[in-house]
Amino acid sequence: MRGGAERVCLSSVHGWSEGSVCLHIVFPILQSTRPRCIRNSAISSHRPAEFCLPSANCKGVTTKMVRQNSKLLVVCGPSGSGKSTLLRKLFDEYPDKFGFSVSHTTRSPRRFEVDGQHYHFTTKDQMQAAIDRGEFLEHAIFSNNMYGTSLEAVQNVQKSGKICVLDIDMQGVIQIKKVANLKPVGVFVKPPSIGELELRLRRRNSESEDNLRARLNVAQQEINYGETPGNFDCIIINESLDKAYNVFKEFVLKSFEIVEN
Ligand SMILES: Nc1ncnc2c1ncn2[C@@H]1O[C@H](COP(=O)(O)OP(=O)(O)OP(=O)(O)O)[C@@H](O)[C@H]1O
Repeated sequence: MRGGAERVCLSSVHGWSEGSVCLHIVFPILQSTRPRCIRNSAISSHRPAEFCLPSANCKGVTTKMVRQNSKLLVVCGPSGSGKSTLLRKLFDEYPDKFGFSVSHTTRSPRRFEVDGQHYHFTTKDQMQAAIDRGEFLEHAIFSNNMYGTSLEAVQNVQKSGKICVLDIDMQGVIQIKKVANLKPVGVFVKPPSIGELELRLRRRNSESEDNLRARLNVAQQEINYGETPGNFDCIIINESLDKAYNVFKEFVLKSFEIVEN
């Protein structure tokens, strides 16, 4: 769903254009394949509670507490690992439970894009001033344009009673984790291997060769981050899609105390 030029987002995903390179503001040395959007969060108080999912595919849940009352789900993983695919299935199955926040960008709107719906379109000066005032949970520069997720955008989703879902890259996660009192439930989606990741990206046929290589080049680094104890609450190894989705769904439902219909 996301990642290609002019690809339409599930909601608000940071822009992406062929041949561009994303440099993150906070960690400019690390190249990101593209800024990903965070969606949804709940800034309510989080009562810690032990949570352990007895699944071979879900690792890491015992390494930290999973918070009750959280309404923010952060999903991260290398490009092509299957984040969009898993989230699409989750949104399809629970349309009234989850929502994406609307990101800000300084790039120009495309023909079909509606301000406030696809993105909040803004200027560099305005966005930088808002960042300086601490209004953004995460932000990045991509292809000379700024992208970011504001706290307000996340809160708007939460106010609608939905769990906000953020699909973000490693740099975004690093920023989010620094936000006080914002204790998201974090899921890392891991491909079975780098070789399989490359196959899936090639099959998706959404990237130029340069883009594809850029994504693969950072994949191992992202996996290392994802596997570092304490960085995520759950690691989903996306080998069989059905199995991965079942683990993902079970973990998310339990984490957010969602009762199946
Ligand atoms: N378990 C799976 N087995 C085989 N193919 C899969 C599996 N999961 C996802 N795919 C396919 O792999 C490709 C990449 O998946 P997807 O677009 O969901 O990745 P992504 O992590 O969201 O990537 P990006 O960050 O670039 O948006 C898609 O073509 C998808 O259909």
